[in-house]
Amino acid sequence: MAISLKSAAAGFLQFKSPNTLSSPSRFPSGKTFVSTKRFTPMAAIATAQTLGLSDTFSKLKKQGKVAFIPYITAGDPDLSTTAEALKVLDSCGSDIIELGVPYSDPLADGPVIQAAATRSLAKGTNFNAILSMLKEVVPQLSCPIALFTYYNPILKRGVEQFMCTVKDIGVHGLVVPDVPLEETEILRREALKNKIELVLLTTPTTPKDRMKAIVEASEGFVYLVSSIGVTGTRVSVSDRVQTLLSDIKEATTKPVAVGFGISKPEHVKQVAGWGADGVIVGSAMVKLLGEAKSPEEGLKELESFTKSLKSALP
Ligand SMILES: O=P(O)(O)OC[C@@H](O)[C@@H](O)c1c[nH]c2ccccc12
Repeated sequence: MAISLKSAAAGFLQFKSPNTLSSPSRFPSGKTFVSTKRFTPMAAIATAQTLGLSDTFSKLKKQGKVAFIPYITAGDPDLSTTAEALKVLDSCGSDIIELGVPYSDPLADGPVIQAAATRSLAKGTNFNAILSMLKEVVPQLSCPIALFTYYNPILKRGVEQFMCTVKDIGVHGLVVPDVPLEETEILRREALKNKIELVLLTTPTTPKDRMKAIVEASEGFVYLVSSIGVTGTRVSVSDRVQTLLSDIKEATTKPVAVGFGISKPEHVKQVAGWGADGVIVGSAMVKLLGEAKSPEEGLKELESFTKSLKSALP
């Protein structure tokens, strides 16, 4: 089931899903990550040098560059392919990678990411297996990982423990779309303790005062959702993004990245031209990986698609 992020993100995020908050484990227990080591570890030293999210934006700003931020769902088509995909995305110049934890009620997701989560869970992907995969892969990456997860997997572990665990494996940021601003306090406190940057979202329907409170509290960058509805590719990016960007820029000097419906080189170019500090591309990436004839094909397509988007950016 998908519900519109309109109501949700408007209040970062104004909805509270009773399902989400009360449900027990959504991960079928099962498979663990099996490393295939198809790629040579390039940079075992990378973690020590990997910048966090806001430092990444500062570095890019000095170079006059706009951050390219792909999103993929962990475990689709399987975790070994996710491990390879992270290395491909990193080596093609991604500046931050948003990695989605698959969830059975992905309320803000459209059909492509929903299907990816379903395939991933059907394969037996669970949070511990994602962690083992990341433990091996993160030291080989030069860009930071922002983990995307709905709130339930965090609650299941306990906020404190969740933050310690993800920090220990080298995650730098966190995106949680279904927690209203008013209830982010514990999350923010624990994130801060562990130097995890908690990214908050604002949407076209977020009232200005609320947007200001959201940008004030957001760490790493501000996620501007380009359009109401759920994730998924769209023909064009709404012009309104330009005005929304300038409203946010009036309220903060924090970097702003735009996501939702961005899927083509023309889109990323346009959004960068409007003054965004970063662009986020999810469903288009997820589709290539999840619907390819084979994982190898998917990885190849991911590589050329990433290069085409990256080269459209300054
Ligand atoms: O898939 P799109 O339309 O390119 O949107 C970005 C995106 O996938 C990622 O940031 C995301 C995936 N699921 C979400 C749920 C809410 C907010 C953001 C997201």
